[in-house]
Amino acid sequence: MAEAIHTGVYSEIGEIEGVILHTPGSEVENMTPGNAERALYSDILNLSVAEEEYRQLSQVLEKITHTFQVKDLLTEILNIDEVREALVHKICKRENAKLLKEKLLALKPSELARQIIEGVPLHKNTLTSFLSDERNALRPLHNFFFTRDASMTVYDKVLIGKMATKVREREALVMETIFNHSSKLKSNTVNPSKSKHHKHEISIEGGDILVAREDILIVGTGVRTSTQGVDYIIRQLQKNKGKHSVVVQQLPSTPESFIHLDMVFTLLDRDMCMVYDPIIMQPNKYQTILISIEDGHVKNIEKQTNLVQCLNGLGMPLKPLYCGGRKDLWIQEREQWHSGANFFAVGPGKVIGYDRNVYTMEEMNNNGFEIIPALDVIDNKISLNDYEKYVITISGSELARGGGGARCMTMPFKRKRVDY
Ligand SMILES: NC(=[NH2+])NCCC[C@H](N)C(=O)O
Repeated sequence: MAEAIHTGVYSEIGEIEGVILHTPGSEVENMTPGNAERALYSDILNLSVAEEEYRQLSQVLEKITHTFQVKDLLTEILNIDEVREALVHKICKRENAKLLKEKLLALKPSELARQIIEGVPLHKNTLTSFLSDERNALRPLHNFFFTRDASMTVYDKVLIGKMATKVREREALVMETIFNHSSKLKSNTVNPSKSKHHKHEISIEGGDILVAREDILIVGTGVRTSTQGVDYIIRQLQKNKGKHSVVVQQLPSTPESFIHLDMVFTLLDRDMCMVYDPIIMQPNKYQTILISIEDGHVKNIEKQTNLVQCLNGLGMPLKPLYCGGRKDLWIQEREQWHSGANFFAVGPGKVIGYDRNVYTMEEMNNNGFEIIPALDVIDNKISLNDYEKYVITISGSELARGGGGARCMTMPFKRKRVDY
């Protein structure tokens, strides 16, 4: 058996050494226009198109790094009797489905994994269930292909998400169980659900957490990550010796394309970042706050001009590239809406993003990034080693309707350290 991989992520851009993915299944179609919002989607998706698009992402990543699928990791641990018992028990208890327990436990691990992800149909054997619009005894995990959010590798720990909405809670439980039991990964998990303070007010989702450098963490706060969630993270960092900076960026609550920080800001290279100008650079009411931690104490909390200037002050000078280009606010808005700012770095200056955001791509190209279509990589038409700086472009007309891009769809668990 291959040895377990020790997880560790110390930057957003270090060369990628492992990533967790989830290929979308029937759970992304199992909704109607009327209840798509409850599933946290802005539109309904077509699975066959989404699958094709997703394949571009997964096949590119398979060429570049070690990839694991959630369903495979889950199936593996469901073979362990105690793990299966405990997970099914927790799910059924939390989701008011105790009657399902015996049936689920009788399933073979791969089928159980599938049902945990895709949901379990409601048996219409009572008048109440017959008359109800609800179709599921266990709801499908519509958003699981955004593996970024339910768990996050932050330095030497894996932080378990404390999801802001109930529809995503099971994802975090599954990821915690995977990280605690998989024979393929070795990691220490930290779970904010066990916090002694403000347990109910804490919410933390991975789209808001960016590991900028070994000593700098950037955190977005808004509808998904609460201020109590940020305070929880600060308390964790206070356990370490030395200096650490946490840069907090407030986010608007609407529209839904601003749910996470990674929808308006991502890191691209040692010296470049992608910004959505109106929120990140322009003067506005959403504050940037720097929290300095030293040897276990919060030494200082102060307001900053903006995120880019703050990072500059911390010795991380970054040139901002503009989502949607520099000229037209409407184009910026349109491309941000379709996850134009949401890049996933596979190494410094090597990123993946949606091809549909053409003005953003032009901006990248003007700043030295070669634009490489995913299919050219998959079909071996080009060799990535020939390029210093690139953006691999994937199709994303359906995927983007789910509300996220390449960064949201990837959960890196190991990266090489960056030399600056
Ligand atoms: N890291 C991200 N930006 N993830 C996007 C998640 C989108 C998903 N529909 C949700 O609302 O939860």
